[in-house]
Amino acid sequence: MAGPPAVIWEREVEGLLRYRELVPRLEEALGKFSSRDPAEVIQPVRTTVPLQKHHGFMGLMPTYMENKGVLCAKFVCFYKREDGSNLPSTQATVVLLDPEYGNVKAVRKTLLNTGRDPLKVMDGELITRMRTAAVSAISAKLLMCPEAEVLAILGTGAQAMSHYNVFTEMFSFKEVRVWSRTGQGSERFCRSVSGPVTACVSAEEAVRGADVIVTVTRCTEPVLFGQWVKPGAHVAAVGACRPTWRELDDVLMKEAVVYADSREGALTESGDVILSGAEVFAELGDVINGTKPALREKTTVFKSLGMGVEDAVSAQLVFDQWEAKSCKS
Ligand SMILES: NC(=O)C1=CN([C@@H]2O[C@H](COP(=O)(O)OP(=O)(O)OC[C@H]3O[C@@H](n4cnc5c(N)ncnc54)[C@H](O)[C@@H]3O)[C@@H](O)[C@H]2O)C=CC1
Ligand SMILES: O=C(O)C1=NCCCC1
Repeated sequence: MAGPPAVIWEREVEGLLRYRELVPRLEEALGKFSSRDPAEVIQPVRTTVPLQKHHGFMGLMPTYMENKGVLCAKFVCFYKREDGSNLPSTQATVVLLDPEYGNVKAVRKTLLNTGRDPLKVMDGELITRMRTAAVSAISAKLLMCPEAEVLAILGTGAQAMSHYNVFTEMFSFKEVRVWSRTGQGSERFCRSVSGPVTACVSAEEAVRGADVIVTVTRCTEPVLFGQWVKPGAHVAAVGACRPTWRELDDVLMKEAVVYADSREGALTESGDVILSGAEVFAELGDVINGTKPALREKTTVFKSLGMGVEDAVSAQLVFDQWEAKSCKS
């Protein structure tokens, strides 16, 4: 290794990553991924190791973008935490490598005081939060009806917050509704966001009549049912990233046109896709590339699993800005 790696803490990432720069890079990356050109993106489906004792999983997400000279790996751990646990449910470390030498360019980390071990290093989750929400927003930009007015968010955790932020930054909804299975979750969420939001007492109340629905829960059984969903609505389904986990019921999965970030990822990891037997119509990148249509008039589901290429371009953006800032000072 030529020298010590640059370590970019979460607070610094926060100062460097902006949706207005991130969204176009992610759109470009999704298109490149779906072109299946190995000089653009090589990204296998993530390898997942169960952490049985801790009710979690570690996913390893490597990506190589030869034309861009970006070599990246993310280690992401995700857990089935009980509500009320003060441990995070998703943690990630992104490592950027020099593709020629193979040495580490940057490791992004955050220190999180869990109360148990104040100096324990837990790893940067902001890239995961922001890029996941930004990709859901891209799905909405492509697939929601143009006159969409009502956004509903099921879940009130970290992803709910980043989704609220980017959806309200990119679109002008007349109404935003949120539902949490715990009243405290909704109260905390409504207190934390900067704009207007209505807390609903049931998931059904939140989604009835909504034009765009975001599901960002840790549930393993369906929480969103097709009979509640307005025809023509767009659903961005972000949770349930294991083959036996569900967020959406069979009715919705079979009635909707299903899009995914990665077809292989969805067929390997998504319980909603695998167990319902629904067909994946297209990847978002196919729509971006113009090889598959955006069926905005239909009820659509974007099944998000998360992709290494999203982390790679996000991390490279942070690193470029961090280097530019370091050069100036
Ligand atoms: N598709 C992707 O790229 C990514 C997906 N995820 C997934 O997104 C989901 C949300 O992640 P975070 O916001 O970080 O988690 P979080 O723990 O911060 O929030 C989870 C929310 O789900 C709710 N919840 C938990 N169990 C539930 C149940 N049985 N029914 C209804 N609601 C329930 C909690 O009350 C909370 O509001 C998780 O499933 C996570 O694995 C996370 C990162 C990336
Ligand atoms: O892409 C990711 O990062 C994740 N995807 C699903 C589960 C948590 C993290």
